[in-house]
Amino acid sequence: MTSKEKLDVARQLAKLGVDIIEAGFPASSKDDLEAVRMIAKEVGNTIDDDGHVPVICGLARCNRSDIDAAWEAVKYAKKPRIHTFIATSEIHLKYKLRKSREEVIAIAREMVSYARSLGCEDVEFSPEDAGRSDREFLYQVLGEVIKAGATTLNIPDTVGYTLPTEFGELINDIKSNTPGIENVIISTHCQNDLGLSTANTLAGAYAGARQVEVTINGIGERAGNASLEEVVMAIQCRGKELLGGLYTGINTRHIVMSSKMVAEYTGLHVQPHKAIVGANAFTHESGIHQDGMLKFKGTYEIICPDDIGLSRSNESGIVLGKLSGRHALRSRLLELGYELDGKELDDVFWRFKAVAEKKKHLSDGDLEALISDEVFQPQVIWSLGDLQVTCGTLGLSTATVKLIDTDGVEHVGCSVGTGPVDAAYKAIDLIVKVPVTLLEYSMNSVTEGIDAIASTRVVIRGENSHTTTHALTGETVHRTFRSGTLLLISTCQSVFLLALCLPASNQFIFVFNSGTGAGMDIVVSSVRAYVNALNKMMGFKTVSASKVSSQSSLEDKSS
Ligand SMILES: CC(=O)SCCNC(=O)CCNC(=O)[C@H](O)C(C)(C)COP(=O)(O)OP(=O)(O)OC[C@H]1O[C@@H](n2cnc3c(N)ncnc32)[C@H](O)[C@@H]1OP(=O)(O)O
Ligand SMILES: CC(C)C(=O)C(=O)O
Ligand SMILES: [Mg+2]
Repeated sequence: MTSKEKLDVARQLAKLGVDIIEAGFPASSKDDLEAVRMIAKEVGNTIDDDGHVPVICGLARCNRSDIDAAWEAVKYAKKPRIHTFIATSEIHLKYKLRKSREEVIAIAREMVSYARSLGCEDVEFSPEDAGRSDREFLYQVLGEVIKAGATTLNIPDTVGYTLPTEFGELINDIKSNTPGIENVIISTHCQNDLGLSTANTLAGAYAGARQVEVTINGIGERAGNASLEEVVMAIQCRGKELLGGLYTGINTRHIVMSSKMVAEYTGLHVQPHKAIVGANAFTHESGIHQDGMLKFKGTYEIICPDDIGLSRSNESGIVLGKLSGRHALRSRLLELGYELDGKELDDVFWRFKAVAEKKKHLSDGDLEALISDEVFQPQVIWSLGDLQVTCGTLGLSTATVKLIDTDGVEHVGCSVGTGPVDAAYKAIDLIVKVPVTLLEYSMNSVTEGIDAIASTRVVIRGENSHTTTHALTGETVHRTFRSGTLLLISTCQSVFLLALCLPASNQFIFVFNSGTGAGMDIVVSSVRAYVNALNKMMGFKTVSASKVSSQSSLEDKSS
C-alpha cells in the first residue's frame, strides 16, 4: 500500500474500533516510516465521540536502529507503542540468527529496556516462532523482558504449526509459568499455514490472551494471518456462551467496508467462499437452502448481514442458478411481478434449469427474458424437429429443416440461401407453404457478459392476407406477426491456464482446459423465432376462421 492508502486504511480501522494499529515496520523504508508517522500524527490523535483513540504501533527487530526508527514514527501518537521481536526457537537461533540462547536473552532484555529508555511507555515483545520454541527457554526470555519493561507479550505461532488445543495450552502454560506475567497483557499472533489461525487465536483468547493480532481479510505473509472479521464474529456469535463471556469493542458494521478497502488497495482479492466477507458468504444457491431461507432466515444464516454492514440486493441473498428450486424461482418471479404456479411454473422452471446449466447465475433480466419466451408463446402448429446447416466461404449456405405438424407428422425441407439463417427460413417456407415477407430480423444481447442471453426478434407479414381496415382512415392495414426467442450466447465460458514449472529441465508446460458453447446456437434460435412467428400468424388465421364460422352458424340459427 502507498502511504496515502495506509492512512485511509488506518482511518477505517479507527472507525472499526480497533484498539491497536500496528501500522508498519518503519526501519524497512523511508516510505514506511513516513506512513506510520502520518498515521500516528492523524489517526493517533483523533479521539472519537466515545473517547477512543487507537494505540499506534511500529514493528522493529531487536536492534537500536530499528527501534529508533519505530520510535521516530510512532512518538507523535497520543498512545505510541514499539513492538520489538527476536526469535526463540532452536531452528531460528541456529540457522537464522546464529546466536546462542544466552545471547538472545541478553539482546531481548537490552532492546526492550532501550525502547523504554526512549520514553516509550508501551513496549510489546514477541518471541518469534514461539509455537516451536522450548517452553522453559520461552518462560525465561519472557520473564526477563517483563523485568526490562515490556507491557505486552505477544506469542506468535510464526509458521502456523500449532493445533488449537496445543496453542491454547501454550498460552495457559505461559500464564502459569512466567514470572511477572500478571502485570502484562498476553497476546496471540497466529499465522495461517495450516488454515488454523482463527481457531488458534480463539483457543489463545479462551486460555487468557487479552490482545489478538489479526488482519483484515486475513492478509499476511504466506497463507496469511488470523482474520479480524472471523475472530471478531466468532467471539460475537459464541463468546458469551462458549468463551467465558469474551467480547470485543469492534463496531462490526464497518467490517464489509474495511474488507473492500483493503482488498482494493492491496490487490489481494478475497476468495468468494471466504468466511464473513467472501462474496458468497451470505448468498444461497441451492434449492433446499433457498426454500429454508424463504421460510426463516435462521435456518441457514448465523449472522445477520446488517451486523457486518452488508446490504444485499435481495433480502434473502438468493442467487438463482442451476441448483435452485421452484420455491426460489417462484418467489423471485413474484418480486418481478409474475405470479406463476402449476404447469406454467413447471415449464419455466425446466427452461430456467436448462439455461442455468450453461449460465452460472441468472439475473432478473435473464428471468424476464425467459418468461416472455416461455409463457407468452403462440399456439403450436409447427414445431422444430431438427436443423442442419452448412455455411462458410466455400459455397452457398444450405439448410435442411425438419418440422413436425400438429398430428406429429414430420416434414423435411432443404434449401440454399445467402447465409445459414436465410437458407433455413427458405427451407421452412417450402414446408409450410404460406407466403410471407420477412420484415425484420434482429438479435440482441439482453444480459451482459460472454455467456449472455440473447433474444432473436422476427417480424413477418402474410402476403395477401390478414388485413384489417383502419377505423378512422379506412386504409387497409396489413397485420404483422412478431416473435422472439432466447438463446444463451456462450462461446468460451472458462479457460484455465496452469503453468507447471519443471526445475530440472527449466521447461514450462501449459495446460489449457477450456469449456465451450451452449447447446443452442444462433441459427437454431433464429429458426425457432421464425417458426413461432409463423405459428402466431397461422393461429390468427385459425382463430379468425373459427370466429367467422361460429358467427355464421349463430346467424344461421337466428334466421
Ligand atoms: C515473522 C515476521 O513477520 S518478522 C517481520 C517481517 N518483516 C520484515 O521483514 C519487514 C521488511 N523487511 C525489510 O525491509 C528488511 O528485511 C530490513 C530493512 C528490515 C532488514 O534488511 P537487511 O538489513 O538488509 O537484512 P536482511 O533482511 O537481509 O536480513 C535480516 C537480518 O536481521 C537479522 N534478524 C532477523 N530477525 C531479527 C531480530 N528479530 N532481531 C535482530 N536481528 C534480526 C537476521 O539474522 C539478519 O541478520 P544478518 O544480516 O546478521 O544475517
Ligand atoms: C513479528 C512477529 C510477531 C511475527 O509477525 C511472527 O512471528 O509471525
Ligand atoms: Mg507474523
